[in-house]
Amino acid sequence: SSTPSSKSDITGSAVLPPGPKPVPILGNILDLTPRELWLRATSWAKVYGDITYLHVFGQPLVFLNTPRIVFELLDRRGSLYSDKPHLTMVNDLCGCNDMVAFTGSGAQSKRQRRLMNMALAGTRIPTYFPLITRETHCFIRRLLAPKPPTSSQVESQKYYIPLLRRYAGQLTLNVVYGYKVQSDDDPFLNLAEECVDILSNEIASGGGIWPVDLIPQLQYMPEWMPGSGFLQKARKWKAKMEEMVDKPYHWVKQHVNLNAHTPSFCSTLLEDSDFNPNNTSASSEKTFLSNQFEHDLKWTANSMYSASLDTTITTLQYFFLMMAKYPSAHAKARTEIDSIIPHGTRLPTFADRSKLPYCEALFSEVLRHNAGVPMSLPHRLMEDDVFINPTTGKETFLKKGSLIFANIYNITRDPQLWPAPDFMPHITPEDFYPERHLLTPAEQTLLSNPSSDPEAYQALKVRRRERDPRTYIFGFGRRQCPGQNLVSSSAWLVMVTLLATVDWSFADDGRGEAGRKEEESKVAFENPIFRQPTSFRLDIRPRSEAVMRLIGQEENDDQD
Ligand code: HEM
Repeated sequence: SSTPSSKSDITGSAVLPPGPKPVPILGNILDLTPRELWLRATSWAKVYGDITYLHVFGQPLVFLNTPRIVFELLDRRGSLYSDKPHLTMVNDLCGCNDMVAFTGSGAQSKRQRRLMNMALAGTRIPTYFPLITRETHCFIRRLLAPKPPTSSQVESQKYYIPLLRRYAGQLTLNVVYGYKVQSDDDPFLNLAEECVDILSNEIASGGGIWPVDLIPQLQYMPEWMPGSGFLQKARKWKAKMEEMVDKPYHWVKQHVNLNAHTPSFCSTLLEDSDFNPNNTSASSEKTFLSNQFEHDLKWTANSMYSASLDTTITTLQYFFLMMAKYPSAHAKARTEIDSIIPHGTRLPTFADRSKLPYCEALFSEVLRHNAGVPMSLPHRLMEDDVFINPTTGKETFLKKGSLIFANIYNITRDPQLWPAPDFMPHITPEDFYPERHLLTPAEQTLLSNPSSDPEAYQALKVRRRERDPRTYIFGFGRRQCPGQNLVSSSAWLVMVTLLATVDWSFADDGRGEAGRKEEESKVAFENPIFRQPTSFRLDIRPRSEAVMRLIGQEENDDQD
């Protein structure tokens, strides 16, 4: 039910954006859901347009639904819209205040972003190509290896999920700490899994707002009082978070001190006197004092590690899902790869990338169809703001302290951004259709010869950027995802190598198509933050003996 902004909402002539009708005191609490909130937010977008307004106990929640409004507010007005909410439960009681995604706007956030840029800027990524390549091959070798004899049929059909977890964790543990994972049961991997699970399934369950966030005095209630269970939980979770921050960091520090380290984000910064004020080239022994630098470094390292896990896993798991659903897209991509790399001769490399346009389109479609963090992460508005709502044309007011969600999911389903091609008018943004990202022959000609029509060339460049899902799925403004360059390379290589070497389909329990359809129908999205499919069973097979030989050739890289 649409409510035009009421009189009491009006500040000067500016009105609050429209949104579903709240009830007294509670506000819109009954409109929210921890499950696939993005679907509900997208149905609101259809009614209210560019921007939707709700409140819960007076806390304003704002959903930005279209590119024009996210760019206007989160990008152009980034100085106002880059803060993070300070929530008593997650920031204070659970000790996550210094995790990058929870750090308020200001000096600390700037220092952290500068450090992350050292490791993750686009220009750094090619230095990781050998590591990414090795990890990709290790992942596929494990995927095709006989499953542990103790595992049941069901477990072994879901075994690719712990392997994906291991791949994603191992890659960033290496980049960030120079740490090599030793087994699926690695202590640092397990710790991260536990913490990410606590963050997304426990702390963020129910939308991430706890009663203590609304009434901070509750944190001082005695622990014998009924209703104080959250305090014990928070204490336990905080201890786990600190363990995850400290343990890998101490490990790398110890190895740097012994000069027994592999170069990594942490070791580079510990050794770099421009960054580490405690490290002078004159000192023979490296001593690292506990100070702001060290504090920033260990929390930033941890933030990169923890933020990379479920995002990467979600993306790759979705890729497995889509290829099981659309085997013809898999076949098409494979034909393209085979035309560049004759089957059985070698594995794909980054040097092949520009010659594989269909694979690139397929990758883009996986990212568009499943923006892994579909409501992005909330920003907090730092001052009252007034702007014109593009839908209503009215001067619109947002109050300082509002929580701002970019509705990425709605953007990825926008028919104007991703229209049906002329020759396939029935295609909608809901369809998984990689071809939508391919250039037409005329566009290809223009791109290879810009001077033939400079104006049209500029327009094409703008259109390509507008229709590139990477423009949206990594968030906006000053808090945009710092890991996007890494994952845009690492996930691409995993996908093309899988396409070239592995066959998979939904497990059919010997029942053929009916069994596969049943397995597919069980897939759901339950995580409140990531659009991560629930685990589904796959039958996974190597493409050929030749593939096994190629994958096996690098056995020495894997020190299991
Ligand atoms: C496909 C994979 C990924 C997706 C879809 C994704 C998406 C996002 C999104 C939507 C945000 C919120 C941005 C905002 O607040 O506007 C974010 C933040 C962040 N991401 Fe990613 N991400 C991915 C992979 C990674 C990786 C691999 C890393 C690290 C290596 C990483 C590190 C971070 C960090 C540290 C933040 C917090 C930034 C801040 O608040 O300043 N992400 N990501």
